This record gives sequence, C-alpha cells and structure tokens, in this order.
Amino acid sequence: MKIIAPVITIDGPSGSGKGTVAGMLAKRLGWNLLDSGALYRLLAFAAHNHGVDLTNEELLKKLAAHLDVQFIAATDGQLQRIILEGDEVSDVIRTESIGSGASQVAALPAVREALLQRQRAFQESPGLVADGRDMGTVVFPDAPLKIFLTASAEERARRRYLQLKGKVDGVSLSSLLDEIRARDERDTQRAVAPLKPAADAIQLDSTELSIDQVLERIMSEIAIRDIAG
Ligand SMILES: Nc1ncnc2c1ncn2[C@@H]1O[C@H](COP(=O)(O)OP(=O)(O)OP(=O)(O)O)[C@@H](O)[C@H]1O
Ligand SMILES: Nc1ccn([C@H]2C[C@H](O)[C@@H](COP(=O)(O)O)O2)c(=O)n1
Repeated sequence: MKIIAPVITIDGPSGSGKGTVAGMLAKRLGWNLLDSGALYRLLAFAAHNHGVDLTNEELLKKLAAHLDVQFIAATDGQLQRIILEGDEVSDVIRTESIGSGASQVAALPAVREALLQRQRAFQESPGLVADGRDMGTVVFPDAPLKIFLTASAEERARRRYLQLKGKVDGVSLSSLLDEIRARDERDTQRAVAPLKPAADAIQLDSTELSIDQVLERIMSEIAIRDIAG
C-alpha cells in the first residue's frame, strides 16, 4: 500500500513571509519543500530568454510542460538552489520584474494546468511543505494543515525594501508598495485559482510577528494535529 506523505500548505500574498517560513519549517521537520512561485518565476524568465510573449498562452503552455528545471535541496550551509537549462538562476528570478511576469503567466489557465502535476510530484515521504497562492485550495486540497499567511501591504513593502536595499539599484519603498498592490490585485482577481484562503485554512497575520513567532505558531498547530510524528 502506498503511504501518502503529509503536506503543510502555506499560501498568502507577496512578502508575507511564506517562502522564509516554509524553508525553515521544511528544514526543522526534515521534509521536502515546494516553492511553487519559483515555477511561475522560472516560466516568466524562460519566456523572456526564448522571446515568448507573456500573453501567448499556447507557447507558454508548451514551455511550461518542457521546463528543464532542477531544485537542489538546501543543505546546512546553503539555501535551496534552482537550475534552469543548466544555469543557476536562484537569485536572478527573485527580482520584482520577474515576479510581475510570473503573476501574468500564472493567470493563464493552460499554464496552471501544465504545472499542476509537476507540483504534486513533490509530495514525497516523509512530508512536504508547499508555499504559494493555491496550495491549499487547488494543488493539495486534502492537506492536513493549511496556513494562510498575511501582513499589511505597507509591512510587506517595508520587508521587501530591507531585503533589496543595497543589492538592487534604484529601489524605493513607494514603488515597491505600488508593485505589491498591483500583484495582489492580479493574484486575487484572476479567474483561475485566485489567491484566497482555503475554507479550512488557519489565517495568520504576521504584521506584528517576528519570523520565529510565526514559525512557533505553525509548530503548535502541527503538534495539535500530530502530523509530523
Ligand atoms: N515576520 C516577519 N518579520 C519581518 N520580516 C519578515 C517576516 N517574514 C518574512 N520577513 C522578511 O520579508 C522578506 C520577504 O519574505 P519572503 O520572501 O519569505 O516572502 P514571500 O511571502 O515568500 O514573498 P513572495 O511571495 O514574493 O516570494 C524577507 O526578507 C524575509 O526575511
Ligand atoms: N501557487 C502559486 C505561486 C505563485 N503564483 C504566481 C503569483 C505570484 O505573484 C507569482 C510569483 O510568486 P512568488 O514567488 O512571489 O511567491 O507567481 C501563483 O499564481 N500560484
């Protein structure tokens, strides 16, 4: 009999801290990690490299189905690495402009369909922590623990500003806030798999919480459910 590995989903808007918390949680539990946003970012990046327009649903669907990508799991000294067509792209896909492109391609139903099985394939023993926008609603609807992580747009822009300041030229708090609001609008208003909490998700507002406090809240929900053995 095949044992189905448990999944913890963490969904929420950009900058709420999903990726950070998902990575820490996966490490603490010794589970696999799915950064689903990276797949949409990789597609936007690959489209740019191959000269594919971000509105060309047919070509993007083909590109998504054949995306040559490798996720190399984090080790003690190193974060997860992402390799696209043989090149390391872990950092270059993190810009706000690739994020915006990802949000555009993610609104196309054929693209989401093409990436669905690839995401579900991450559900392997001993368990999976998956972060994104539709992990709890569409990709892993049976997950035993679903978190919907939020924070005010102003706090999310502030976090992003601190993250990019000194690394990216010309970064400004007000333009980051505008970009975050535009991405929220596109991700929540699209027709297919919009960003929204699953009916059975636990909503956690991290505006006033540290990363460690968020992690401990999630650990206590795991303990209550006795999910991680
Ligand atoms: N609770 C928190 N308090 C302060 N800073 C935080 C908190 N959570 C995350 N951060 C910081 O905010 C920044 C954005 O976090 P992160 O990339 O995890 O967000 P995200 O929700 O995954 O965003 P995206 O969806 O755009 O990838 C990072 O620099 C991270 O260290
Ligand atoms: N499950 C997902 C994950 C991501 N997206 C889209 C929407 C986001 O704006 C974009 C980039 O994601 P991020 O890396 O910032 O988490 O990708 C989605 O539609 N569904």
